[in-house]
Amino acid sequence: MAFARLNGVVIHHEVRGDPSKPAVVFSNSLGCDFRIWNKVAAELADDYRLVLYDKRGHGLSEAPPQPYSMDDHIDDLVALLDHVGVDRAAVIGLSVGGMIAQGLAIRYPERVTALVLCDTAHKIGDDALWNMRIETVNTKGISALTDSIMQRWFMPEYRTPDNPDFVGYTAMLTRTTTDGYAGTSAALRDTDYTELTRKLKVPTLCLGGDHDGSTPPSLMRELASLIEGSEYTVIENAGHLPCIDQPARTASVISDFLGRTL
Ligand SMILES: O=C(O)CC1=CCC(=O)O1
Repeated sequence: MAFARLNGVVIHHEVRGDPSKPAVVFSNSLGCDFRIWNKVAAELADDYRLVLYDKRGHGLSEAPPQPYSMDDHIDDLVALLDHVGVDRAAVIGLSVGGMIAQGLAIRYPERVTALVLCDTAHKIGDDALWNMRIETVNTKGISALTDSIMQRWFMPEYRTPDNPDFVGYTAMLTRTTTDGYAGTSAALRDTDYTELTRKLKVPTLCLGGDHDGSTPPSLMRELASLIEGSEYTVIENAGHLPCIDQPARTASVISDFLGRTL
């Protein structure tokens, strides 16, 4: 656990594993912090140097006033890689984290060895969707959105109060700052990587849950079709966060790809 002020914002991060091994950095989804990766990271820790972090407004990182841009999130990640002394890394990004990963590879191709794009897209949602979320979280709080978000994140059998994990991950979402949630929603609203992602020339694995209610398989397939030579794997019995509901399978698919690629 470490903190650094980067671009004027204190960013919570952690570096694990052997510094001589290839670097892998994880970027998280909206309303989540880096603990979503803990089970997957444990499976990769022997083979890679792992960098995990909470993006601005999330987890233990500071929350500057909204709105944020996707470039703000990318600049934070570049500053973090500089801070921990990583020149080049494979980037594993989930949802908005997958857009941060695409943006990093677009702006700094020399710093990205591979992409793992999980439950994400080149464009997620539209202005109306994100403006509704920004307005709701600013006027009523994140709790007004929680049920609908959970329906997109998790399958029905997972979403029961008897499931301690479900209760815990709900708390992760509801404890996200208003500025972090609304600020990052503005970044999502304002980003469309369709044309820029087409130009990527980096080994890429796309993966996503078969029951993902936010970035469904049809959208993931569209993303994969934009990136020349990319692979696409569907994680069965998983929602929007396969690193949580199918961690072993997710880690195995990622480990196989990184082992062949790095
Ligand atoms: O909240 C959702 O619908 C899921 C999501 C979209 C972008 C992101 O990072 O998470």
